[in-house]
Amino acid sequence: METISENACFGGTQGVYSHTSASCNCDMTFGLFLPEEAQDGPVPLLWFLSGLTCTHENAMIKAGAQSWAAEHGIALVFPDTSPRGEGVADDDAYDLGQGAGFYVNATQAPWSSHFKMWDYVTEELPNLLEQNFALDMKRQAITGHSMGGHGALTIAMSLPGRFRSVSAFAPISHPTASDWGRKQLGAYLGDDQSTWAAHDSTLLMREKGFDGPMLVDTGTKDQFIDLLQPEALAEAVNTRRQQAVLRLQPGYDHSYFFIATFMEEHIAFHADALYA
Ligand SMILES: N[C@@H](CCC(=O)N[C@@H](CSC=O)C(=O)NCC(=O)O)C(=O)O
Repeated sequence: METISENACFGGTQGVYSHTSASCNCDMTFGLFLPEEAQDGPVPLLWFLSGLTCTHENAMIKAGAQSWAAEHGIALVFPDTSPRGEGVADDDAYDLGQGAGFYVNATQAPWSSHFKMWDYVTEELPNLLEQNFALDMKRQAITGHSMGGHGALTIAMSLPGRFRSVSAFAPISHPTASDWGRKQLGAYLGDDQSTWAAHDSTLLMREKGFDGPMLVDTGTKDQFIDLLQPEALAEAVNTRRQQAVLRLQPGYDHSYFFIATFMEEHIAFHADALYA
C-alpha cells in the first residue's frame, strides 16, 4: 500500500492511499479519515460509496463529513467507484465503465477482467483496512449517494450482521426497472435478468430486508428522481414493515449541497447504532 497524502483534519487525519487490487486487477485509490481517537485504539468505520462519475475524491472533499465523524470518533472510508487505467475497459457514456462500476462483479466481456467492485468493497478493501489501520471492523456502518446509495443498500441487505446501520442519499432504488440500472446490469451481468435481482434494493427489501435501522433522504427537486424511484423502495419497506426512515426533502436536488446539508444527521444516525 502506498500513501499518496495525509493531512491533519478536525483533529484527525485525512489520508489517501493506493494499492494493487487483486479483485480489480489494477491499482485502486481510496480515501480514509481517521479521527483523533484512532491514535488510542480501534474506532468504528462508516463506508461512503460514491455515485456515477466520482472517484474516491468527490465525497471526501465535498460532503462535509469529516467534522461530524470527528465529533463522534468515527472513521470514514471513501472507495473509488470503479477500476481505472489504460488497460481497463471503458465506454464513452458517463454512466458505464470507468466511474460507473455499480458495485457488482461483472461476468461479461469486456468488463469481467477488472470490474469486480462487489468483491473489492465487501472483501478486499475491508481486509486491507483491518490489517493497516486502527479500525474496529465489528462496528461498521454504510452509506452512499445515488449509484453509491444503491451499493450501500444492496450490500447491507446482502451481508446480514456486517453493518449495524445503513443510510443513503438519493439512492438508485430499483435499478432493474430504471435506465440507471438496466443498461449497466445488462452490460456487466448479461441478459439473464435473474442475476440482476441481487443488485436491486427494492427487490432485496421485498425478499429479506435489513437487520437494523435504515435512513434514506431524497430531494423533491432531484433532477434524476424518475431514475431513482424512491417510491418503489418505500412501497417495499412498507410491505415488509422494515425499520426505516425514508424522507423526501423539499427543494433539494441531486448535488453534494444536498448531501452536505444532511450529512450531520446521517452520521449521528450511524453513531447511535455504532455506539449502542
Ligand atoms: N454527468 C452526468 C451526471 C453525473 C452526476 O450527477 N453524478 C453524480 C452522481 S449520479 C448517480 O450516481 C455525482 O455525484 N457527481 C459528482 C459530483 O461531484 O457532483 C450528467 O451530466 O447527467
